Amino acid sequence: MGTSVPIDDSLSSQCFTPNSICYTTNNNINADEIPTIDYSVLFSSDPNIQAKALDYLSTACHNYGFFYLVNHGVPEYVFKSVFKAISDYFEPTVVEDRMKYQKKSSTDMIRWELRSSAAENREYLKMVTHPNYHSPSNQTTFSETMEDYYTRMREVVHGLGKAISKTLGMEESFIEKAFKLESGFDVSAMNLYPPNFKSKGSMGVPDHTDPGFFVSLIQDINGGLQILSHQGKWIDVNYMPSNAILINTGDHLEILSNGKYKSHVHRVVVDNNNVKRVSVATLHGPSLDAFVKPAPEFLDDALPPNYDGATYKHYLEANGQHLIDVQSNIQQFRHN
Ligand SMILES: O=C(O)CCC(=O)C(=O)O
Ligand SMILES: [Fe+2]
Repeated sequence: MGTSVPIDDSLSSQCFTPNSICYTTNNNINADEIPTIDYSVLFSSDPNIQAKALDYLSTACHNYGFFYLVNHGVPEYVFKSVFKAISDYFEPTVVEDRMKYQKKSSTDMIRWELRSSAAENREYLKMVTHPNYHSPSNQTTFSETMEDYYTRMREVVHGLGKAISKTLGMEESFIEKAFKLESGFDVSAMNLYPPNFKSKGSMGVPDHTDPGFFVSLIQDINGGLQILSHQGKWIDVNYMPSNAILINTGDHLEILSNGKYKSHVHRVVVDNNNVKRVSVATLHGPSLDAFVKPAPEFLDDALPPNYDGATYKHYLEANGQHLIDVQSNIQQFRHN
């Protein structure tokens, strides 16, 4: 990361007040910029405004695969409480408490790891947060704070399900039905960079895409996350507006849309042990029993299905992994 850039409050006040229409003035997005989507405008009662907002969302999904979401309804105090709860949880002196969630059984719904190697440098806690919420039983404040955040995020999952369905030219319940979102399988990773035992290299998390509908990411400080654009250029996520949520579309939107909306490679670099960064990356997936395949509406003679269908559970376990690993296996399901 080298430099870390404080979260920029001025960006949000300049551009993202509820009535400012960033998406109309910013249609020629600079290739290095990450598009910003105003969530509230996607549901505007004015059909013209809503159509323009959906148009912009479609560009963001098609040309980028990631965007900042603002005016999403999750209040600022929730973000502050989440970062405090996670920082307290990762308190270095009580690491023994966390170790009991180290990999033990294939049915674990909570997993703690401390990775400190040339390949990966982070401490993380992963929890299955939906359809059933799991959290460490002896951490009441932490568990309640995080549950509040995840419950609010479920509203956003359903909202983006509707909006993104429309951008695909489908009825608004299309994604909801295809992914059985009501029982969608969510796994959240709370990450601390560098880990308390210091990094042993510059890689926080190596290059990867994520499975699922999309990943929502929040962070307490800018700097470290990089996304590979369609043009093959690494973009630094350095100017995330305060209280924004970074949305990164996942493998299953790619499969469902037969490659129209692609999931994007990203990574985290941490070459500076002086800067502490906390992030929460939540993978919002289809239901484990949802069979996801390219929808017929995205197929024709010139565009046959480019992915094999599978249940989400089968997809996640295809490489012998445990569900909570939520690793991408898209190369096994993609034809070319
Ligand atoms: O911490 C971050 O910025 C991203 C983490 C990530 O990509 C993941 O957990 O899948
Ligand atoms: Fe990721």
